[in-house]
Amino acid sequence: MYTALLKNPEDMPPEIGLIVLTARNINRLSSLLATASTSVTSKLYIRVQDTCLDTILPKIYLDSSQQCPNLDVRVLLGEKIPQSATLIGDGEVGKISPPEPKYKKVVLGGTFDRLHNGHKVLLSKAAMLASESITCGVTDKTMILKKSLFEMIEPVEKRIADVVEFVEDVSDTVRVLAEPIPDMYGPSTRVQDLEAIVVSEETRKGGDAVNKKRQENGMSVLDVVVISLVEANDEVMKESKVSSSSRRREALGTLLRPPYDIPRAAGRPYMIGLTGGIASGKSNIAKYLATKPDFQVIDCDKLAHGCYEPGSRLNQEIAQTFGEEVVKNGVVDRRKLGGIVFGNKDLLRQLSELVWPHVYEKVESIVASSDKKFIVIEAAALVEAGWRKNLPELWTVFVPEAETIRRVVERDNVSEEQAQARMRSQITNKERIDESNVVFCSLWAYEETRAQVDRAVEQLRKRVS
Ligand SMILES: CC(C)(COP(=O)(O)OP(=O)(O)OC[C@H]1O[C@@H](n2cnc3c(N)ncnc32)[C@H](O)[C@@H]1O)[C@@H](O)C(=O)NCCC(=O)NCCS
Ligand SMILES: Nc1ncnc2c1ncn2[C@@H]1O[C@H](COP(=O)(O)OP(=O)(O)OP(=O)(O)O)[C@@H](O)[C@H]1O
Repeated sequence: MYTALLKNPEDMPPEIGLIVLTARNINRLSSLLATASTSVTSKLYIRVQDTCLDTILPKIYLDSSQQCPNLDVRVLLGEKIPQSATLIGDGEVGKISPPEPKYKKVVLGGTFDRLHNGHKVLLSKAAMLASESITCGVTDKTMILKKSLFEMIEPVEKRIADVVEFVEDVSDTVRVLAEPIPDMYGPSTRVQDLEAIVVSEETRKGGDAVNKKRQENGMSVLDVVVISLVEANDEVMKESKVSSSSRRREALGTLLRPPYDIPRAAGRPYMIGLTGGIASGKSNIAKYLATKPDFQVIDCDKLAHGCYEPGSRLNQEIAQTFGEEVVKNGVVDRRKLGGIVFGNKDLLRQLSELVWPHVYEKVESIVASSDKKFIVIEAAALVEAGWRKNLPELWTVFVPEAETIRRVVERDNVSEEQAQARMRSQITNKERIDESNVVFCSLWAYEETRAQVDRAVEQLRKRVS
């Protein structure tokens, strides 16, 4: 069952906590949540007894966002008591009285990226209203492209699994039928015997649109159940509600996937790749990292220039691959070569394949003589060059495409079309991010970028001995 909160400060803090909320201690909710925030490390269950669950639930999630944002809070909707949870405060486990479900089948939809307390209220409301099942559409494909930091949205399979796991964890009875949706309707306008749709104040119009389409299709009209927004303040993202965009922003500079398992000889520096698309803010971050006493930054684009020395091995290889006419007297005619490879991904790749081994040689000799603990390999085409597989970590900086175009037009004094062409000749932000361990976004003030980098460096120093 559950144990009381340990008092010995030397004991490891428990992962999972349990608060039993009754009419007696409900006025201490905020302080109980604050206690949980510092005494458990991962998850907090809340069991509400002899109080109206339906009314108190949104307040619990709102207070949790303020008092214990570090915890995955879950208000229990059924009799289930979580195993191996540590009791926070006092309270006897007794009977709970969940509201009678009003419907058999309820529908709802969302993107559900990094499940947050607003999502939990919405899903819990649906689960409390349904005696049989909730059908849940989870947005996919073009539905997510307009969202801020959409490149960081987790795969739809993961978001579906999180929705199902949450509902099955808090509810004893309800089945969840979740599926990806390519438009705002999904199963809501396909499944005949649904009875209600749960939406929030901001998606009420979506609920009305579903009903309009159901009527057009000769289907029954759904009851529209509206929940209030769980509020929060994110000044950087200009959000006034708990939101996935804020969660994505908070994830910037943190470890998104574990480091790759690359063997490292004793005493050898720990290598990190730093990459990003054109005008993403890479050099700015590299410059900042170079100010850290335990870091050395190697600018590969600069090293690459050094490989084109007159008469170099690389120049001979270029002549063999792209024709004698691009190399005159041992010197590469960069304009001619640029004219051949620019705008052609295959030829650009061929050129990279010739250049990168030479750069790698230079990098190796710098690394061998470095006395720093961390070496950052800064390169625009790091992923394309296939270097990711040699490095334990890849750090990527990006900005949304519209900002890239704006920056390139302004910085390089080119037309929007030319800026587009330059951007399109590279791989996409999403392709880089999908391989990255840490991601930065330089869309906001410089101090915000530095805060992301500081977060990454602090975590790195802790995980690498
Ligand atoms: C088109 C839809 C599905 C896209 O979802 P969206 O991108 O908004 O998802 P997101 O994950 O951000 O939010 C999911 C749901 O949680 C709600 N929500 C988000 N944040 C909060 C919050 N802080 N507090 C309360 N609710 C919140 C949203 O309003 C939405 O209803 C949605 O917005 C919509 O129109 N819903 C109504 C129609 C519907 O449900 N269609 C699908 C049926 S299968
Ligand atoms: N944090 C930031 N906030 C606002 N603007 C930024 C930020 N970081 C970079 N920029 C702007 O973006 C532009 C590109 O930055 P930077 O030169 O660092 O990018 P880069 O990725 O090294 O570019 P490239 O690979 O094209 O040389 C600069 O003109 C700079 O003004």
